[in-house]
Amino acid sequence: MTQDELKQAVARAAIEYVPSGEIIGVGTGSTANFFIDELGKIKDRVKGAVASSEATAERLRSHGIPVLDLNEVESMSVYIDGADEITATGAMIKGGGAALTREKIVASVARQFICIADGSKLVDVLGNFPLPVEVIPMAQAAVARRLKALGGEPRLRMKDGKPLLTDNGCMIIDLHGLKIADPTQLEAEINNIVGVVTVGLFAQRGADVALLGTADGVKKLTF
Ligand SMILES: O=C(CO)[C@H](O)[C@H](O)COP(=O)(O)O
Repeated sequence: MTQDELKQAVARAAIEYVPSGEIIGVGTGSTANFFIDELGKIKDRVKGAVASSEATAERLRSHGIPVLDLNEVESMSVYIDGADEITATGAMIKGGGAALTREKIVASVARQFICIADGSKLVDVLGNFPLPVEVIPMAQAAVARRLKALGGEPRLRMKDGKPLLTDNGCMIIDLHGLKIADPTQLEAEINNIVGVVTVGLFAQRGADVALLGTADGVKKLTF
């Protein structure tokens, strides 16, 4: 099976977690896009969705799924999103699609985080995938120095020759080459650096369920 077929399989499996008559949170990225396409087929089951990015909002609307402002939503039973890496305890690196801050915000309002990913995302130790950190633009050099002191190699994410700007008008520093021994501790430490908006470590609030696409079918992990 191709990686896209594995992503499609978990996107289909995640439909089981979509409650009737409720609002759900929806993530960003290629796996989340497959999920949105599946959701489109049963769109009348949900009242609407809260999107973790402008791209997701646009795709939801293209399927006729109402997109709600998070400020109008008190709670959600599920948030469904992909990951760049996930461990066997449910800690994740996210933000490959630059949506980490809104993803963390929407996830924080949901009771359950359902992670959907192809099986290659399951790792023993986080950190092969560069760790995204969203930063206030005027602080990017100062934050990069602090991140370098942690042992990795910070690189400003670029797009078309210019620093990439997130939906929040901020920049992303990707921290390369740092093996993450204690994700919860590192999440707190990086979030504490002045100028950091969010680090793409989801450990204090990791996944509750992971649906992982493998050649032998969808594997479910519960944390
Ligand atoms: O965190 C994310 C976006 O910010 C995505 O969930 C993550 O990058 C995985 O993407 P994909 O499903 O395309 O592999």
